[in-house]
Amino acid sequence: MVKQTIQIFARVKPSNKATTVYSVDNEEQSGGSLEFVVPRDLADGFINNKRESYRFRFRKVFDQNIKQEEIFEAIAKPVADNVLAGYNGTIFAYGQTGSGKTFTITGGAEHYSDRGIIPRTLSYLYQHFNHDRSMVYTTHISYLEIYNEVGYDLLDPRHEASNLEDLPKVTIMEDPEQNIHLKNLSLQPSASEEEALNLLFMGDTNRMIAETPMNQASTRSHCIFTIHVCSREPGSATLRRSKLHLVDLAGSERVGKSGVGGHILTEAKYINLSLHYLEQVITALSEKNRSHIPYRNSMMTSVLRDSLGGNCMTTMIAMVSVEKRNVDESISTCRFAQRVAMIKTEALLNEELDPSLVIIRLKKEIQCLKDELALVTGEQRCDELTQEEIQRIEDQLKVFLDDPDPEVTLELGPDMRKIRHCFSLLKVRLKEIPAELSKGNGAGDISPLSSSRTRDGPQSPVNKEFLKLKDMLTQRDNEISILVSMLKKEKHKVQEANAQIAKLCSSQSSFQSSLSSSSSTDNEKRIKQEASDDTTHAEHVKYKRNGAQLSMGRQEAFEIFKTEHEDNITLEDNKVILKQRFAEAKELGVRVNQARSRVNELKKQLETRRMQIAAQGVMGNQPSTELDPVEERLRKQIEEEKKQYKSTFERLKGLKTEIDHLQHLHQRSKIKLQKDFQDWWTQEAASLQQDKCSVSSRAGQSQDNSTCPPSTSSLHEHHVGNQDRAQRQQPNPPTRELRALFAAGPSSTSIPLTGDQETDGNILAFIKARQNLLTRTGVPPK
Ligand SMILES: Nc1ncnc2c1ncn2[C@@H]1O[C@H](COP(=O)(O)OP(=O)(O)OP(=O)(O)O)[C@@H](O)[C@H]1O
Repeated sequence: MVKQTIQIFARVKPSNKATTVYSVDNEEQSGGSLEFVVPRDLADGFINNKRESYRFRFRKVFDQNIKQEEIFEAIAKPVADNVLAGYNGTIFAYGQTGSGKTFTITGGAEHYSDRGIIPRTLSYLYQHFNHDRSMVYTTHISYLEIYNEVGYDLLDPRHEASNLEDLPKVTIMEDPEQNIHLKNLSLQPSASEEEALNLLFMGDTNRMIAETPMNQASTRSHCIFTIHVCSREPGSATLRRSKLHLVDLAGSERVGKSGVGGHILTEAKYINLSLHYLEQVITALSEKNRSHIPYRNSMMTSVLRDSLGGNCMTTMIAMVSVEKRNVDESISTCRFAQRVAMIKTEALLNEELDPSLVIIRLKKEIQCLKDELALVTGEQRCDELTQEEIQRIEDQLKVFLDDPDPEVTLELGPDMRKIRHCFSLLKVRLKEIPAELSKGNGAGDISPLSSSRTRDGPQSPVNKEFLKLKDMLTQRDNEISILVSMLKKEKHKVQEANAQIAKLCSSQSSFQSSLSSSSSTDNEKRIKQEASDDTTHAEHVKYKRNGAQLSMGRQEAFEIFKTEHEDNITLEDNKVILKQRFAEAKELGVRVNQARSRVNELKKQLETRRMQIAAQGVMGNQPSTELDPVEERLRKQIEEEKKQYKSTFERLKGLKTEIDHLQHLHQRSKIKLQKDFQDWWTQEAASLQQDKCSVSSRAGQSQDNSTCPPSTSSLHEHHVGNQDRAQRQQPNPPTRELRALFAAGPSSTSIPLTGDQETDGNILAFIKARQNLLTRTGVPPK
């Protein structure tokens, strides 16, 4: 449990009008302070208490020039970190109309850098979700508007078709543990930052459209954007659920000052009433020994009950304006903040067991208790054990017998049928022991039931491992000698080929014509002859140096293999489709952004229009009860653009899912292709190695075990078997070209392959290089 008081911060709104004298001091150890100096003659009415200086303490005060980024880092990031750790968090902005609450919580639409706490927090949280692989996160968003004490779901899709008044009202329900539940408030799943931002945008647009001159919700309503985070370690039954409320309260100014009348006055009363109830709750909470806290008086205090004095880490931002005409409201805001700072909250780690896993555990427990009861009462179960149960008992018994720990126990539960079955298995096992002893196995083993008695026999794991390692050693020796002899043979051939190229370069034209007349097979024969010549160890070293370049041959082989693989067409098709989808997604992205900009532009126009109408009201004209046609047109346009935005966004979302799926398929096909190539390569290598062995052994020139792995079957049979296997397991028939590439190895140069991937890569690179040379010299490859 984390006990702390509500953290209070102050933010001064930038102004280029006449401001009152004020000072900000953040140097103090215990936090910051904000001081207003008000001349006595100005202190009329509200602040006329004969004081000139008003000083308020805050955790930190953000002066006019402070950027949104700094606000996020200092205020929202620590709260978001707590939410990630499983604690509830709330940030609420309080202040008079126009003091910058919405700018701070949601942000300004003009510049990207004006993004407020909500988008920045979403970005921060989703970045964390994407990087933290140790937890599985799920996120939901809700967006509640409280207007005239009635709650509305800003994410309700019916917003499009209905007026605010016709939408289902969000109502409060309380469970026996006094937890608040909100009926008719949707929790929208949000898998990515983009989806969450889209929900924010849709909610804000819905809020704006719902406004009328009678109902300027942005000023007169409270908005609560909530991010619900659920996290769990993979495989764990424990869930952590936490909520982050980001609250933009209605303007806190007094009714008298705003000079409103009629309907608006009623609304202002409501707002003031709910803020009045908020004050009451805060006053009650800040007083010691107050047992009754009047949360239920208003919807807002009921919804924010946990944030105010409950299970939550809460932060308040007092929005102040230092313009002379606003100073009394700003001082009032600061006073309110001082009371808030006295409230203590007790945040708990919100951990719970996953209900589905709890049910499984309880079911098991019930079964166990039933079995125990049956054992005690003698009412034994007489139905047969299932095959699964028998298998489980056998596995358990094996583990029990193999465990060298004498203390180990066998847990069968209270089911008599299992106990009996276990005893009968043990009896069978005991009967086998004399027979095994007479065979002489495990004479020194004192545990009659242990299956490790054969540990020292020829089939023991140690011996098997020893033989395996010995085989591997022999094979490695073979590979080395093959490689050395191959290098010796190839070196001469490369030298000759190089000489030929040089010759070719000097007399290319005459060579071309002479090539057509001379026999290509002559060239081939000569190269074959040259390839059988020996070379020295020094040249081996030289080859090693060129290894990286030559191993390109394997890559080339792969390229050829790929072109004729059965999946290649699918792969190529997928590539084309993916390209198309990316292009479509890009275009849709542009259209989404354009639609969003158009909506924002229209919203701005609507806001300006409303301000004009409000200004007319202030100038003395009675606000008209008729709908303003300009405003009506703008609202309709926003509605249209919003629909278009929504449908484009949905298409983009669908397309992204499709792209993800296609990418996944493409990746799988690529992996399969690589695996097929690898299998095919290994088979070909093994097959060629067998060719070499069979030829060597027939010629009686073989160095016996030093070059060929030992085999009991006849070499011919072995080779045929290999081919059979190759045909059976061949993932994809190799291309003619590749076959030729491999065939060129043993037939033309007698070069063996080892079966080792890297060694064979180098060998085949040689062959490929030679083939390239043949092609360049005009000799058609086989
Ligand atoms: N720190 C700031 N920097 C730049 N502009 C700001 C800042 N704070 C507020 N503004 C601008 O002042 C105007 C009023 O701000 P805003 O709408 O956020 O006030 P509010 O307190 O939410 O008002 P209301 O109670 O009516 O919702 C907006 O045009 C906003 O862009």
